[in-house]
Amino acid sequence: MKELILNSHGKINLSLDILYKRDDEYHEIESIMQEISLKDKLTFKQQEKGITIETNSPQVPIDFHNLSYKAWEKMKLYTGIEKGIYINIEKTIPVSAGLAGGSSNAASTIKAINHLWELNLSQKELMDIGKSVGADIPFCIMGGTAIARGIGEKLTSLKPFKDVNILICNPGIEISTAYAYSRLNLNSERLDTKGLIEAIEKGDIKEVSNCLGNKMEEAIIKEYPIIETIKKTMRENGALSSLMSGSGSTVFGIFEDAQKMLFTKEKLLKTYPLTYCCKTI
Ligand SMILES: C[C@](O)(CO)[C@H](O)COP(=O)(O)OP(=O)(O)OC[C@H]1O[C@@H](n2ccc(N)nc2=O)[C@H](O)[C@@H]1O
Ligand SMILES: Nc1ncnc2c1ncn2[C@@H]1O[C@H](COP(=O)(O)OP(=O)(O)OP(=O)(O)O)[C@@H](O)[C@H]1O
Repeated sequence: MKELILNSHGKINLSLDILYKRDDEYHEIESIMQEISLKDKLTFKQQEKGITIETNSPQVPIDFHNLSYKAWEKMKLYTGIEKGIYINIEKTIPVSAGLAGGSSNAASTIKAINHLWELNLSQKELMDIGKSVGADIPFCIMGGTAIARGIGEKLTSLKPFKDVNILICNPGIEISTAYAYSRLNLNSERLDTKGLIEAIEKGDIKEVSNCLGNKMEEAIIKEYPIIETIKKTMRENGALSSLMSGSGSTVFGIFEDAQKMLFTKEKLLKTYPLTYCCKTI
């Protein structure tokens, strides 16, 4: 039986603008999404029938609630093929953290099934199947740096913003995405997404840092002020800027100076075990 090992990377939202609530209850967004090197390791094996999920994380469901399970079901539905799969999820990306960890695992599952079942589906087909499981999954299939519109599925690649030092700190608070969307203030000003794209095109890390923004942040920080405390710690220790990623509760900081990032990591680790240095990829 064939086996495949895939790295399943997280994402951060360099910007997350939310425009309005649609009739289908989803929100129209404009977000610059960035793949990061923080990753889970997924091992896939062919199996006769059914799905078996194993994981080292007690927070990750191993039944139909797992996004990889849903991805497998959608792949069967799309292709009409009734084959099984074994998946081992070695989790590092914090769960319910705004880093698309589950979405990324589902994206890897879709890619792995395409390979193991020798389906030869196009990237567009894989992204369409991904969208039917969750809004962040098409980006996780595509990766890199991209602007996402619609509910997050309309993607345009941007100039790569690679090898930038990113410090990730999760305070251990799980925030559901639906809850974060329900707390929004939709009347606030639009973010400067155009400015951010120009800064990315120039590869100007300082200007990128000046243009970061997340419409979900204010309401979530009101409930969890610890997020502001972490943002401040990062800035006071050399981050060019810091922001909550997606629906939270993870905070990321952009560092030009790798030494300052390492120092800040050690400082934050004393209180927050889920603190990691990584890079944009
Ligand atoms: C916050 C972000 O991570 C930013 O990248 C995404 O918008 C969330 O994407 P996701 O976790 O893949 O979201 P889904 O699993 O598709 O949806 C979970 C819930 O979030 C809300 N949701 C999600 C995406 C979106 N554009 N509008 C929404 O209102 C809906 O209530 C939905 O029921
Ligand atoms: N493979 C998986 N890994 C992590 N969580 C999963 C997985 N499958 C299902 N889940 C469930 O999905 C929910 C969200 O998990 P996830 O870690 O993807 O959140 P997130 O990082 O906030 O995602 P996003 O940024 O896409 O909103 C959790 O309730 C978790 O139990």
